[in-house]
Amino acid sequence: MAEKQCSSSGCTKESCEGCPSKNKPTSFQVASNEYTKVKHVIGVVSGKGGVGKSMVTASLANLMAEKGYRVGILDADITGPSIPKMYGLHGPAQADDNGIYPPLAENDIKVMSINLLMPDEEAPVIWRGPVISGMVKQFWTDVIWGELDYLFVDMPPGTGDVPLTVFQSLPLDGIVIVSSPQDLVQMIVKKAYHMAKSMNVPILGIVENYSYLVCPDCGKKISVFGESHIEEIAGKMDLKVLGKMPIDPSLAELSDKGDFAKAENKYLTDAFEVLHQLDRVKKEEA
Ligand SMILES: Nc1ncnc2c1ncn2[C@@H]1O[C@H](COP(=O)(O)OP(=O)(O)OP(=O)(O)O)[C@@H](O)[C@H]1O
Repeated sequence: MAEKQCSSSGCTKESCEGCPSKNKPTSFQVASNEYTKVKHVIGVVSGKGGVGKSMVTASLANLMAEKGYRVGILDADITGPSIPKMYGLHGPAQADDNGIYPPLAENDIKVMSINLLMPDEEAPVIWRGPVISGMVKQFWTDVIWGELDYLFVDMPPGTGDVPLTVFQSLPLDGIVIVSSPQDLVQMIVKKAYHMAKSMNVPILGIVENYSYLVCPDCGKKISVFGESHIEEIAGKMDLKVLGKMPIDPSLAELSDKGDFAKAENKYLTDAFEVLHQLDRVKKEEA
């Protein structure tokens, strides 16, 4: 018997009976802008706010840009955007009938964020969830990303509406979970972990931020937020630890000055292998 063809307009309850696609999950993914060709989309998530997700997103982006890859950052943290400031970028972004052009950071990373579209970057975004989610989708459908090897998505914290939209709408190749060494972390990492698992998105690994502080006088490592349990937690969930970032005042300074393009990535070197591996797998599949 010939297989029935699904159609977005012609399917009826009756015609769906016996159709092999009937029980297949519906994809909510949206199409990218026609001038966008991104090889890998990587989400950077955290179960709670303030763990340094943007810092890790930008550090991963710098790492791959330093290695010669074409990189972009989609700032999906609509109510707390920090990426443009880190790279000293200001709006308004240029646009024409084809779409919106992401400004370039000093190290050629393409960036799109709500702050590059608002007339006043200090004005708060007081929008309801669906409007915010719509904006994030537009960053994919309307922004001309061009040809990129890696697009990092700085997700809003938590597991609410907007992270869900990103998980459903964008073709994520994987996510990186960011955590900090507090006691709460196990529960928080698990939330992000379970969300990714339930959406069938691969977890590339965990980064621990604020891992320690190096005393500028004696060089001793101080565990400001308590001893790290990240290896143990990652082991239990069968995840890779992609790196531990200390509290590094030079990174905070570069970020505050808008000079983050100059930040050298010394801490997330293990992440390179994992991200590079994605590229290798895709090349082999092609
Ligand atoms: N490893 C670090 N060393 C020094 N400063 C850091 C480090 N990580 C983050 N910071 C600083 O801490 C502040 C918060 O970091 P960041 O904006 O990355 O957090 P976030 O998790 O993205 O926040 P939110 O959840 O609100 O989006 C920033 O000022 C950043 O420069």
